Amino acid sequence: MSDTASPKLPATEIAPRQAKPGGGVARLVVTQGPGAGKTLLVTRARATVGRHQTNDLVIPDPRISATHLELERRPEGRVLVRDLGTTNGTWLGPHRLNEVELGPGALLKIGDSLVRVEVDDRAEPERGSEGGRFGGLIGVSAEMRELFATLERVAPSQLTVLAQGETGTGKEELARAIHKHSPRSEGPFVVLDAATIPPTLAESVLFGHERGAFTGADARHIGTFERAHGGTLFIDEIGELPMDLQPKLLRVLESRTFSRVGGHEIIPVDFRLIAATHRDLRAEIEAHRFREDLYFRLAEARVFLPPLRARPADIPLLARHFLEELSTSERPLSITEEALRSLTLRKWPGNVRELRNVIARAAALCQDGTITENDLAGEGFGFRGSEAEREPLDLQGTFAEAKARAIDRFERAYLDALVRRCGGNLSKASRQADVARNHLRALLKKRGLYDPGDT
Ligand SMILES: Nc1ncnc2c1ncn2[C@@H]1O[C@H](COP(=O)(O)OP(=O)(O)OP(=O)(O)O)[C@@H](O)[C@H]1O
Repeated sequence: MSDTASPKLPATEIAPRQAKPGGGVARLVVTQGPGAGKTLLVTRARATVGRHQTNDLVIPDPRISATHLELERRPEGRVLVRDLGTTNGTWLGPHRLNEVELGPGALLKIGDSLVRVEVDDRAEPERGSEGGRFGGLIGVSAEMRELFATLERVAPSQLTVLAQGETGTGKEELARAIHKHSPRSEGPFVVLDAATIPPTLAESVLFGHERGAFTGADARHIGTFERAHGGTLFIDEIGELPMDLQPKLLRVLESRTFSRVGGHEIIPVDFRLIAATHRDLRAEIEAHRFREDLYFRLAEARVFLPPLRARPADIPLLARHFLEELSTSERPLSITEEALRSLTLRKWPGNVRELRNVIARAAALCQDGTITENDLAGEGFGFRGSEAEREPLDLQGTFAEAKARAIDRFERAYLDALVRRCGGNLSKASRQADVARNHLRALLKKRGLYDPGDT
């Protein structure tokens, strides 16, 4: 994926080209505004557009948010565009949009800029890995295969890696897998959760201390950096790293040396850093809670772990994988096709961790070692309801805008519950909701809740 000033076409390329059946990749072209001429070829599964330099397409328009749009690649040169809750919005003609799938010819307005969607029918989507696993991570969805292909390239290098993803999507598993596939695999793998560093002992935790460095320091303590020497340091929840520690971490990464608290010796240290966060650090940079220079040092390679609801193809594979792990020769475990199917319809706010726990619970409770749909009733929706259910009504903006958002939310919640209730059966759902099948199908399709296999 590249963000470039629009290249001039060489004369030989002016002749119209034959579109490849089913092929082609969307290209976004900034046609008006401060970034006019910039383009982005959407070859990767996901990309972002915004004012901040960390986006895949950077548009230096002050009326655009730091990260304004999220893009998802779709087949046949189409692209799903999602507004990330911006102040000035994303507009398609007179319509303000939250999420829409666009094809060639669409013209978006963000800030004072116009962005046109084109299709490049010679470009290929980034190729996924052939294998369905990388270390302890498994997955067959296009998103995970693409991630594995990136990891195969990144793991053997020395690059620092920044992994972003919701809770339970496998960020720590990913860090372990990179370590295992790196030349440091024989060295230590050290985990530090930045959200739980006690503030008063933070420096001692990271750098260690000498005996007598402070009251109570009655022995030398080896800190996290030193323990990771020769191996990999995984810092989880890096977005929670206190502001005063951020320049200290940056200094160690740049100088590759540190001193223990209360010590004068300069100790060389050699570790590879992998950091993870559930936040979009670009928003944290905007809010002055995260240092930009540290971000760039951490994000030499940036990877995104998609939420489980965005890759339902992985759910049966993961469910069977967890069942295999739990099976014993005395109690071999299995799961019915209907039960698997019902798992693919859920939202999984706790992602793979939640799926693993649901399978473990059902495996313990099911009769004869076979998990049926009944064993899964009420599972897979998280403990606190969906994010939308937890959020109060958004009453900002004009009456019409606020009403449109409320209706959108109602539709989403209603359809979600309907699909769950009817186990994905379209005819049953159409009868229960008293909505014509075709209309219901269109509504579900719009929300990504319609599986063409549905009856
Ligand atoms: N793709 C996957 N294949 C197999 N197991 C997975 C996969 N993704 C996650 N898991 C398993 O799910 C559980 C949660 O994963 P992990 O702890 O790596 O998530 P995380 O993103 O680091 O979560 P958190 O942000 O809450 O720390 C672990 O048991 C892990 O082994």
